[in-house]
Amino acid sequence: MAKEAAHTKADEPVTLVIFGASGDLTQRLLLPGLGTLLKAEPHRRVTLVGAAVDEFDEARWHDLVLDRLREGGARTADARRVASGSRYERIDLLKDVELGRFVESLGTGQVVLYFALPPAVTAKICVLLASMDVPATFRLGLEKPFGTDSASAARLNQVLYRFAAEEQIFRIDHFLGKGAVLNLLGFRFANRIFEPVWNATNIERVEIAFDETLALEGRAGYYDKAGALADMIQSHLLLVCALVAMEDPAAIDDHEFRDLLTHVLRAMRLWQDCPLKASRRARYTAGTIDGADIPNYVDEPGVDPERGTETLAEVTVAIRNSRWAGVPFTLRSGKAMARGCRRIVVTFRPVNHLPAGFEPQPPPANRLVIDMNPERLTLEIMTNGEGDHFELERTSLSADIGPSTLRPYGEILGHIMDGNPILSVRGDMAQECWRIVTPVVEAWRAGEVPLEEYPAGSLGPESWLE
Ligand SMILES: O=P(O)(O)OC[C@H]1O[C@@H](O)[C@H](O)[C@@H](O)[C@@H]1O
Repeated sequence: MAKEAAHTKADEPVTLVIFGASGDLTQRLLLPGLGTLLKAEPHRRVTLVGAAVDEFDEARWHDLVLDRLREGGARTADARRVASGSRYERIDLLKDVELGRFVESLGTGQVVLYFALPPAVTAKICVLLASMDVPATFRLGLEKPFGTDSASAARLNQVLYRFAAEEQIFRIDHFLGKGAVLNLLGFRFANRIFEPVWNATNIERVEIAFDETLALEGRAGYYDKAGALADMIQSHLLLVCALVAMEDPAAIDDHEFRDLLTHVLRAMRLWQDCPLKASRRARYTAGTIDGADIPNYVDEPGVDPERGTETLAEVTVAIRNSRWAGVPFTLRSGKAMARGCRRIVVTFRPVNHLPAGFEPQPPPANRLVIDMNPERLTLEIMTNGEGDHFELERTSLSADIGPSTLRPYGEILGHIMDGNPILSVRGDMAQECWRIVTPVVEAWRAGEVPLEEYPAGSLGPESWLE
C-alpha cells in the first residue's frame, strides 16, 4: 500500500506495546505478523513491550518473541535484536494507578498501544485512559469486534474521542491486510474489462463465504460471547463486501478510500428489510473433521448453552444505489465445517440472447471466483466445446494473485507503526457495520430466527443445502 509523506517514516523508532501479551492473538498472529514485516523491512526500529496481568518470566518472553518473529520469517539477527530489546511487564490494566504509571513510563515518543484483548476489557481500559494525559504521539490499535453492538460501539467512540483524535485510533480488521482483499482494488480499477460490467445490469448476485474447518479451539471465553455474526460478518465480511461494491476512488489515500467504504456501507440494508428473510443461523453438534472427533459446541469447556451462540451465520444485504439495486450480497461464515472455503463469488447475469443452435440454452452464467486462501482468481467463461462445436463448455481462466510478502497482521502493524490509517476502520465505518446487522441481532435475540443445527464436519444444516 502506498505510504504517505505525512506519516511516520518507517525508520523512526516506535515502541509497540501489546496489552494482552500473554494471550493467543499475540502469539499466534501479532508476533509472526511482525516477523514478516521485519523480514521485508529489517531496518525497522521497534521496541516491543508486552503487558498483561499474568506472570511471565522475562527469559520466557524473550524466547517466545524470538521464536514467533522467526516463525514469521524475520532473520535470526533481526529477531534477536528485537527480542533482546523487548520487555514484559506484569500489570493489571484495569487498575488506574498501575495503568497510569505504566503509560507515563512510556514517555512521549512514537508509541502504539495495541489492545489484544476482548472488547469489554478494551472498553474498560479506554475509560481509564480517558482520564489520563495520553500524549498525542500515541496511537491505539483496537481489535475487532469494536464494541458488542451499535450502542456500545458509539459509546466506545465517544470515550476514545475524549483522549485521542481519530488519526490516533486504529480499529483493526486484519482482513483489510489480506492480499486477496486488497487485490480487489487493482483488479477492479485497473482493468478496462471489469469496471464497465461491475453493476446490477451485469451482475446477478455476490456471495462472500468464509467457512473454516476450525472449531472452537479453546476460545470459548471470547467466541461464546461473540458468535459467527459478530466475529466474522459484522466486521470482516461486511468490509470485504464494501471493497467489492465501493465506487472508484480518485486516489488510494486514507480519506478517499475510507470515505468510499463508508459511503457504500451507508447504502447497505438487510435484504427486503427483513431479518427473517435475510438471515439464518446454526450451531454445530458433535461430528468428525479430518478424522478428529469434535464435541458438540455446547459441551465445549466455557460455553454457556443458554446463550444460544451461533457458529454458522448467513446475512444477505442489499445496496441501495443505482449501481447495485436488486443485487443480493450474501455473507456467510461457519466454524467446524466440512471444508475450508474462503471466497468471493461474483455471478454474472446470463447473456441477453444465445443464438439458436447452441446448447445448453440458456448457457450457464459467467462467474468470477476470488479465493482468499490460497490467493487465486478464476474467471469461468463459456466456449465452444470439443467435438460438437455448438455444445458449449465451461472453461476457467485462473491466476495466482499472491502470495503476499506480509501476513495480514504484518501489513496492519506496519501501517499503525507508520501512522497510516488507510487500512484501519474509521469510527463511522465501525458504527455503520453495527447498524447494518442490528436488526439481525435483535431478531435473533427475540428468537424470531430459529437456531438450527449441523454436525461438525458437514456442509451446514440439511435445510440449507440446495
Ligand atoms: O483466516 P484468518 O486470517 O486466520 O482469519 C480468520 C479468523 O479471523 C478472526 O478475526 C476470527 O476471530 C476467527 O474466528 C477467524 O478464524
